[in-house]
Amino acid sequence: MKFDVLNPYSESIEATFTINNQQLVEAALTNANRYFETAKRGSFEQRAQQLHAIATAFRTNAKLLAKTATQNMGKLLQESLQEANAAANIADYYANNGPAALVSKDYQYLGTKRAKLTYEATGIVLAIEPWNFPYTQVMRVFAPNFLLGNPVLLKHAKIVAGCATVFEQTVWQAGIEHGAFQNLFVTNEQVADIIKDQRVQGVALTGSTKAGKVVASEAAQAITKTTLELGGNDAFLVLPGADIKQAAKDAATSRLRNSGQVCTSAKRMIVHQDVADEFTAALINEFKSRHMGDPMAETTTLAPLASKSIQTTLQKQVNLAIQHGAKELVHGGIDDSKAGNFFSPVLLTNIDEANPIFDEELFGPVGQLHVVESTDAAIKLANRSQYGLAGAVYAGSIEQAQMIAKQLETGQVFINQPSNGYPELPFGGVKNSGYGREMSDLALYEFANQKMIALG
Ligand SMILES: NC(=O)c1ccc[n+]([C@@H]2O[C@H](COP(=O)([O-])OP(=O)(O)OC[C@H]3O[C@@H](n4cnc5c(N)ncnc54)[C@H](O)[C@@H]3O)[C@@H](O)[C@H]2O)c1
Ligand SMILES: O=CCCC(=O)O
Repeated sequence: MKFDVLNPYSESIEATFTINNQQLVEAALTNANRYFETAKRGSFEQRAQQLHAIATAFRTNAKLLAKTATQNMGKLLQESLQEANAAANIADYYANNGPAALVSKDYQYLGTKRAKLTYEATGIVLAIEPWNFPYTQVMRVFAPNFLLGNPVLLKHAKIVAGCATVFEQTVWQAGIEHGAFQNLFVTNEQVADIIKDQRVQGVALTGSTKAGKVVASEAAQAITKTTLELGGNDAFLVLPGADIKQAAKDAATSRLRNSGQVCTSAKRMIVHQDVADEFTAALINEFKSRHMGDPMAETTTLAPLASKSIQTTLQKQVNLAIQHGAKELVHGGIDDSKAGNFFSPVLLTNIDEANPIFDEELFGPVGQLHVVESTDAAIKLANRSQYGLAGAVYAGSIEQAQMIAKQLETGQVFINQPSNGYPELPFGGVKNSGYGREMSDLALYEFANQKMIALG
């Protein structure tokens, strides 16, 4: 079975790929398991050196990686280049910090007896990844698991099949045993069979809540651990005392980067009435200032969406919101006279709880603006969501912002700055945004065997 990758700007076929047959899938599982057995005799320090080599290979191949991402899913070339380098930084972070985080811990029992807790590999980890950050999403799972000794099999989104191939080539180019990382082009049914295989001991999924529910229940049948990094409807709170111009600039950057296709972007701007006029005017200006065009060109500031179906779904959501009383502060959407999956920014307001899109994730350059009469109302509205991924609080004092951050039902809060992923910081959510943590030391423990050895 073959499938095409379409260029979101030119709409032409970029490349054609073939779904792997069962023999290839079995060969990949066998290779990965062989790597798992040999890695048990290796050390974290040796693999840290290999991770540095992987980081170097990503920097060397940055232009190829970037071009492929832009051709596959449409993001601006400069964003693609940043992402290739960010993937290298994640590999370096685990090379530099992983071995210390995996040092065994001492315990005492029965008074004077000693025991220790060691961190060991558990087996193959299947990474099921989305198209929006085709390299960093994969590296977030691969780097900590590689350090631990867990082989990783990648099942990427079809849209970015080219990126999956270049990622694999780049890892292998660094001289890494092929069993440590292999890309598979497989259907959802094949994924279900892979999850059943007892050699697979972990499944890390980043994607929609819908996919998370299916994959987590498949993994539950095999008693296989999962981490789920799912959707978000992040709130961006703006309160009196904050730098309002900066807040508006950051809100727009957060909402529109990667053409709005970011799980943790500021999707709901919740603004105190005392600063609403100033914030709204500045935000409208920001939304109107983006320039759509060829994502390869330096002058373009808003790229096409990754696929036709994402574009159509988003327009349907905007139309539905308007039918149910939402008002457009910035009018945009699909321009049928233009080729490519373009969608000009839309800023919506007057969205009440009865509106069907009130708590839907809008995965594209569409913002929601809510004006509230108090800080408590802002917190309450922020928490009225099925999601709990990240959020931002802009306030006059750090103490006030921290008090608000403590009350937000999310896995991450950023104070006076837009949300972002950093290798050093834990990344993940609560509620329907999933569970488990990527990045930081925490990612190292997700699929580790935390083995207790009683020394007597
Ligand atoms: N929390 C995070 O870290 C994070 C990061 C990026 C994207 N996301 C979320 O991802 C979504 C957008 O990405 P998407 O459209 O690619 O999501 P998606 O759920 O459609 O697909 C994600 C991945 O899961 C696979 N998949 C989907 N259903 C599956 C099934 N039944 N069995 C096996 N595999 C399956 C897809 O092929 C793809 O590889 C948004 O909701 C976004 O918020 C979350
Ligand atoms: O889409 C999710 C990833 C966001 C990020 O890496 O900043």
